Amino acid sequence: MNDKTIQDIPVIAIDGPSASGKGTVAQRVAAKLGFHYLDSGALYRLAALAAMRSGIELKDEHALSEVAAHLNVVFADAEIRLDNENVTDVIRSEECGNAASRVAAYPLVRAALLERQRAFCQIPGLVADGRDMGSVVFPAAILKVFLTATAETRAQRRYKQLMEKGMDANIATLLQDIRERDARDSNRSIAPLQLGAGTHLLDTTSLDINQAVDRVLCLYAEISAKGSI
Ligand SMILES: Nc1ncnc2c1ncn2[C@@H]1O[C@H](COP(=O)(O)OP(=O)(O)O)[C@@H](O)[C@H]1O
Ligand SMILES: Nc1ccn([C@H]2C[C@H](O)[C@@H](COP(=O)(O)OP(=O)(O)O)O2)c(=O)n1
Repeated sequence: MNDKTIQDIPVIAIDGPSASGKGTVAQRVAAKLGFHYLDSGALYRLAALAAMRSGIELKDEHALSEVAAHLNVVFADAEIRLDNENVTDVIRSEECGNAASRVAAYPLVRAALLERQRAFCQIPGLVADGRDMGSVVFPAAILKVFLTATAETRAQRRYKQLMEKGMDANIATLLQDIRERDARDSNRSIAPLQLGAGTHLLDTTSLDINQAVDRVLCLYAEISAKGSI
């Protein structure tokens, strides 16, 4: 262990709405830089899945926060395990995404997951994606990006992604879900998705994945060159 404190470890925060490409871009940026990766949305999806499996109502904030605090989760390379079961694809369903968006609106649930997220901040650095990475979880992040695209583009991307996984999907329903989730995630009273001061807006509507990754890497290189790291 070296003597770097958590404040010295570079964090790149990538926040944005559903299906904007956060996970894809964040993972590739992390791989390029040799950094760790945090998929914070997966934690909310896991909390929602665990609650539904235990028969807990999605409006029971206290019970939900207990579930979130005691999640038995392992992130192992490309696999996510809940209670030793591989749930990597199960948590990607729209049902789970919508339930995650609901449970994520509760302050007790967010508090229960906060330290678990911060624990991912390890040397040599971290790329974290979600809704409040730059605003709440890692406010000292040296680079904050708000990744977005039009709702129609995002619905098409999600449709293609679900089809490739062999999952059922309907583009009109996806677009409606995305709009509802955007509204809920952006208008809630705690840690809403917002474009904060000092955050770089990156609209990927007409960018491909490589272009989006390059933009983030360029922003990071600019900051590094200025000696902020
Ligand atoms: N810039 C882009 N251009 C085209 N497709 C993209 C782009 N970024 C991401 N995608 C695709 O969109 C889908 C959703 O991306 P994902 O990373 O899961 O989004 P999020 O984490 O924001 O929900 C994935 O299939 C991904 O490959
Ligand atoms: N840091 C985070 C991450 C996700 N959430 C909530 C809000 C989102 O609608 C759900 C699911 O997040 P996730 O990033 O997995 O969803 P998408 O892949 O963007 O569709 O969890 C949150 O409130 N805060």
